[in-house]
Amino acid sequence: MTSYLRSWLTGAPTQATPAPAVPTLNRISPPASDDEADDGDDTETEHDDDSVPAFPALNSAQRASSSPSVPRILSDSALMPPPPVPSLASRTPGVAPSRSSLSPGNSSSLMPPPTTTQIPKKPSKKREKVALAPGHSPLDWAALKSSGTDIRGVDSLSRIPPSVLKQHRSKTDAWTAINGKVYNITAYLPFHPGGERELMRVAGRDGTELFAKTHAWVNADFMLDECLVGFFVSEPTT
Ligand code: HEM
Repeated sequence: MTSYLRSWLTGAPTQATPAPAVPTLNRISPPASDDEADDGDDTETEHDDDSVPAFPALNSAQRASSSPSVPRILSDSALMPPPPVPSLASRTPGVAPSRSSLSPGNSSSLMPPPTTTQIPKKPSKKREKVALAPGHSPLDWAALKSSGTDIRGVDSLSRIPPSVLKQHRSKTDAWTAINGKVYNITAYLPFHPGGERELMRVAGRDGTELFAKTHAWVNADFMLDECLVGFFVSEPTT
């Protein structure tokens, strides 16, 4: 194979020169001028030149006559001036630069708007993560609700004023009012992801405000539908 290639490159007959044990590489130069015939040699040149030739050619007649139909090729700097260099040295990451620190030329620079450079405030109070006892996951609560077990503790719904609600504020008998509905939350206590202690803060009273402040996105209506005992009403006048 090697001898065949060598003979093909040099034009010598295949049989005439026996192949040496170690093949040698011949570096073949590209043709010196365009006049030279292309011999179909696929030898790779040392540098691949992928640059696109200028059109019209740089030495073309069109370009020389600078005819108006041929656009003049502008240099990069003639096309668009470079943006002003931001003064990075005086910048503090995350802090918006004051208007006065911006030079007039910088007012339309690539600087982000000041509103996006504000460091987000951390929530003032950390939400406590509570480890729920085994068998008390949200799924377990859903299963208990749909099991038919009586977690309501009453036979019928009634109108419940604050004085009645107040009587149900122990861990074994806890009611709360949320958005006008009164729920028996006793069974839910060990299932509450925020912990029993937090949930007990609304026992025996209207918990609407605290509930909304803590997690307005939680659907209490759905979570406690099987715990509904009545509707929160104002104290009847005697
Ligand atoms: C009475 C009705 C309540 C229901 C049905 C309820 C339900 C829930 C639910 C479903 C979650 C999980 C929310 C989530 O992961 O995004 C949760 C979390 C929490 N709840 Fe409640 N909640 C109630 C009342 C309260 C009250 C009165 C407090 C305390 C003031 C409270 C404090 C918390 C806290 C701190 C968490 C966060 C737990 C965590 O991030 O893991 N909840 N609650």
